Amino acid sequence: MRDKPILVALDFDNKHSALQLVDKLDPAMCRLKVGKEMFTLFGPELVKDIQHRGFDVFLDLKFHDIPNTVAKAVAAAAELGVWMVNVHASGGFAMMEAARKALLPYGDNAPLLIAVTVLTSMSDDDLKLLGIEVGAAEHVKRLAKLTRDAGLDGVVCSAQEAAMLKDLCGQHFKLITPGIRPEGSEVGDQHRIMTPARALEAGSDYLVIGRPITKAADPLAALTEIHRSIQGL
Ligand SMILES: O=c1ccn([C@@H]2O[C@H](COP(=O)(O)O)[C@@H](O)[C@H]2O)c(=O)[nH]1
Repeated sequence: MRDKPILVALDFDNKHSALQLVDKLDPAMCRLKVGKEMFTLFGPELVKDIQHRGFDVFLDLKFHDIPNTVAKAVAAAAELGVWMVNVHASGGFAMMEAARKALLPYGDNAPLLIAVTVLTSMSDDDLKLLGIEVGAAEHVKRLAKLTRDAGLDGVVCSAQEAAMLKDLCGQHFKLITPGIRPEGSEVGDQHRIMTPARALEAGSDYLVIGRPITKAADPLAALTEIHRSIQGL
């Protein structure tokens, strides 16, 4: 049976507004993602406030540093009891391996450890400007292979790459896909997008959804509608 696939991205500059939304949500329906904005503003206390309300937290801080620093940072995330934590795959094999080893003492209580491949806001042209001469899909493939070889649990990618990565890395390798846009919602700064239902059909395990829910006139109704659209998939 499929695990709860919806991860709501809580990107707010106001803790009260964020917790007002959280209090309307049901932990049986979704998990919550805390990213750079809210963690920088409100720190570990915010994560604890959310956990006390019964939600699993994906700490999306995308660590990218020397291996020793990243290893210490993911261990700190494990101490916080988060459900999932991430690093950037472009930090390299040694960095990802150090992160994985830092979680070994936590055994079954370790968070899932995943790596960001190519941000879903980026296009082939953006990669060219970085001197990367292959397209996004090809670069995602390289970084996903490196992540799998370093022993991590999965990657952040676009749902557009999900089918390819399930073939390449295996069914158990988790695919976490932001850039999810229900039909008719604003694309914003995302580039490689897909609807919730198509993303699950393509092989995504978890859908990261922020603004289509948090900026909706009725966020609970938006989440409920997305939930309905993926029932049975
Ligand atoms: O490649 C990536 C990695 C992370 N994100 C994060 O996901 C959410 C998406 O929010 P939307 O409002 O649904 O666009 C956001 O917190 C990003 O930091 C991503 O979009 N792409």
